[in-house]
Amino acid sequence: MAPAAPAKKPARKTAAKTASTAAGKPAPRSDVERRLLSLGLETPIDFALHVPLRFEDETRNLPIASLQPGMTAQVEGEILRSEVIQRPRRQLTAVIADETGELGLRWLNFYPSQQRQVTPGARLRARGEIRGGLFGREIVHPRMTRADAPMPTALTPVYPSTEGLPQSVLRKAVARALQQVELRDTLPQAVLDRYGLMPFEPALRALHQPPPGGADDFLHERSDPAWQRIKFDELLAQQLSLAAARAARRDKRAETLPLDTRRQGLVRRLYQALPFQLTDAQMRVVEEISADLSRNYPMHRLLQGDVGSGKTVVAALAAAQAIACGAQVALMAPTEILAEQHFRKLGDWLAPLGVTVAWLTGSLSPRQRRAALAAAADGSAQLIVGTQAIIQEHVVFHRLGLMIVDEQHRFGVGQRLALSRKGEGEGGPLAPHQLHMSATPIPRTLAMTFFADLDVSVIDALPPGRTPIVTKLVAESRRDQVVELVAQEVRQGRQAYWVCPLVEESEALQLQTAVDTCETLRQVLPDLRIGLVHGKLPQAEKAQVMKDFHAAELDLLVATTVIEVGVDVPRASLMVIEHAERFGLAQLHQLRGRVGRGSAESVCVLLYQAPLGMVARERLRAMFETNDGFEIARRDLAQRGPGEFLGTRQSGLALLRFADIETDTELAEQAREAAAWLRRDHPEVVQAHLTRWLRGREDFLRT
Ligand SMILES: Nc1ncnc2c1ncn2[C@@H]1O[C@H](COP(=O)(O)OP(=O)(O)OP(=O)(O)O)[C@@H](O)[C@H]1O
Repeated sequence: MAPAAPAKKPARKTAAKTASTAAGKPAPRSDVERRLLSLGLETPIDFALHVPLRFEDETRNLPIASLQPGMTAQVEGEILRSEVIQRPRRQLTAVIADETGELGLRWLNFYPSQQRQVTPGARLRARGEIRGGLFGREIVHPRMTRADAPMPTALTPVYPSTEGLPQSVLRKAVARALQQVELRDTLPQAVLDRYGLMPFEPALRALHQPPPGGADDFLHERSDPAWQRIKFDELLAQQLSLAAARAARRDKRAETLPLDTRRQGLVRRLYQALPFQLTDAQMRVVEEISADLSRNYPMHRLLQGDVGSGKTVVAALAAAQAIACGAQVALMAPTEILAEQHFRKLGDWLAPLGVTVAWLTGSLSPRQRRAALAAAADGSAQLIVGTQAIIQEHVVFHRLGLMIVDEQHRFGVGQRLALSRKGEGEGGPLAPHQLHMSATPIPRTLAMTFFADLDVSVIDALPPGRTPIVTKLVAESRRDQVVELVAQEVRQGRQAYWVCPLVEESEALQLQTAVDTCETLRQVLPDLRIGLVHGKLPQAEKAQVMKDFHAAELDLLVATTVIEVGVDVPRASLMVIEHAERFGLAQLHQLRGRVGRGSAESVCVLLYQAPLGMVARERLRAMFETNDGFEIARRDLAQRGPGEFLGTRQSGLALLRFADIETDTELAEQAREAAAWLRRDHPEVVQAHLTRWLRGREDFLRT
C-alpha cells in the first residue's frame, strides 16, 4: 500500500498536509486543498498519478528569425523599446530582439511590475505562442523571466488543473509528492517480463519529467514504454476491481430457479404457444440464462442484440422459468410506452397460461396503484411490468426472484445499485437474479471494460425472413417527394412513422413542432388516418394512439422520439426522420429499427437540412452504409468517445484516465489475462494494486 505521509511530521502545505488529513486528522480545508480535492488529489499517490497534460520546453531558446506563427517558443534577447498605448484600448507593447531579428510583445491587461520589467535594455526571456500580427510576429501575454535566471534542464510539465489553481502550486505539490511517496512496484517481476513492461517508478517519473526533445511524440502517441506501463496498471486495476465485484456476487445467495422440464411445465407451454420458432441465436442465449437461473448465486447477465433481434421472447422465457418455481418477476423499462408494450406482449403470451401480470407506473390512479402495490407485496402478481416506479423505496415484493431491466444502459449506475438491493433488503438474504437487455449494442471492448462484472449473451442473428432496410438520404428541399412516398406506402396497405425533429433547446418547442408537423401532414394527406404521439400526452391517450397504430387503425404515426426504443409494429414499413442531422447515431439506428421488423421491404428516409456539418455528414453516411448495430455502435463510440456514448450519468465513474478503450485493446486483453493470473496466484498483489489505484473508490465500479 502507498503510505500516507507520517502524521508526526509537521503538516506541510498541499500534498503533505492533505495526506495527513486523509490519515484521520480532521483539519479545516483551505481553498487550495478544496480545489486540489476537486481534482481528486488528496494523498501523495494521487498527486504522483496526476500526470501532465503537456510540457513546455523552457530548456532552450529559439532564434527569433526561425519563429513561425502557431508555434510555442521561448526566445532570449534585449528589450529595444516598450510603451503603453491607448488605442484601440489601453495596452502594453514592447519589442524584444536577438541577433537574428525582432519580436513584438503585447499585454492587454498588465501590472505596473510587468511594465517595469520590460524597460529598454533589459535582457529577458519571453515564452508563448507566436502569432502573425498586422505589424509582424508577436506574443500576446508572454511569460517573462530574466535572462540570468538558470535555464531549466527538463521540460516544464503542465498539469490538468481547475480554476483558481495555478500551475506553480500544482507543480510544487506534485514534485513534493514524488519525493515523499514510495513508488514500489505492485507487480511481480514475472508479470513485467511476460508483458514486456518497464518498472513502475521510472515509468511514472518519466511521465512527469520526460527527456527533452521528442516530448511531443511522447505525449501524443502515448506509445512510449512509460505510458504503456501506466496504462496497463490502470486497466489492470479496473479488471481486478470488476473481477472482485463479480466474485462478491458469487458469495451472495439467490434463489435457485431451475427449469421445469415437465410437459405441462409453464416454459414448455409457452414454447408451444409462440407463433414462431426460436432462432439458434435465441436458443443459445435462452439456455445461458436458464443455466444461470438454476444457480444459487445471483445472475447478472447483459443480453445484447441488435434492434429487432427478438430479445422480448427471451425475457418471457426467463420469466416463465422463474414463475414456474413460484418466484415473482419484475420487468422494468425506461419509458411508459415501452413498459406498456411489454405489458401487453408478455401479458398476451403469459396470461393465457395462467400467469397474473400487474402493471406499475407513475401515472396510475391512486386506487390502481394501491392495488398493484398490494399484488406485488402479497405475491398475487407473478409478473410486474413497469417503469422506474418499480424500484422505488416503498415497492415491496413478496418473493422477487428475477428482475429484468430493458435498455440497460439508459439506467444510471445509481439505479442499477438500487436494483441489486431490492431483493436483499426485504426478502431476507436472497438477492434477485438480474437480466439486463440492451438494444443499443455496446462494442465488445467497451462491454469488456465497463460491464466486465456482467456476463454477456449476444443474439447475433435476426429472425429469418427479414429484408434489409433501405436507407435513403433526402434533402429537405425534396420533402414533397417524401410525402408522396408516404401516400404510396399506405395505399399498399402498409403503415409509416414520421419522426419530428429534436429541439434540444426547448421541450415546449419540440412539442409545438410535432403538433405543427402533424397538422400539415393531415392537410396534405387528407385521406390518411394520422395519429400523433409525444411525451406530454396523458398516458391513457398515448396508450390509445399506440394501440390504434398497432391495430392498423392509423396509417401514419407522427411522433417525437418517445417511439425511439422498442416499439414493435411489424406492419410498419416506412420511417421518415425529419432533421436527421440533429440526432445521434445510436438514436437514428434505434429509430430506423422500428421498421424492418416484418417481412415487408422497409425504407428509412433521413430528411436532412443542407448544408451538413462534418460530424453530421459522417453520421448520415454511417447510417447509409450499414444496418449493423454493432458497426454503428463502433462508429458512434469513435465519434463521441466512451463518456458520451455511455451517457453522462455513467461517465466519469469508471472512465479511464490514461488508457484508451478504442486503441488499447491489446493492452486491455493482457490486463484481463493478468488479472485472472494475479487473483489466482498472488492475492496480496491484487490488494496492493487496488489500493494504489482505487483507494476505496472500488464501489463506483461495482454495479
Ligand atoms: N424467432 C423469431 N422468428 C420470427 N419472429 C420473431 C422471432 N423472435 C422474435 N420475433 C419477432 O420479431 C419482432 C422483434 O422482436 P422484439 O420486439 O423482441 O425485438 P427486440 O430485440 O426487443 O428489438 P428492439 O431492441 O428493437 O426492441 C417481434 O415482432 C417478434 O415477435
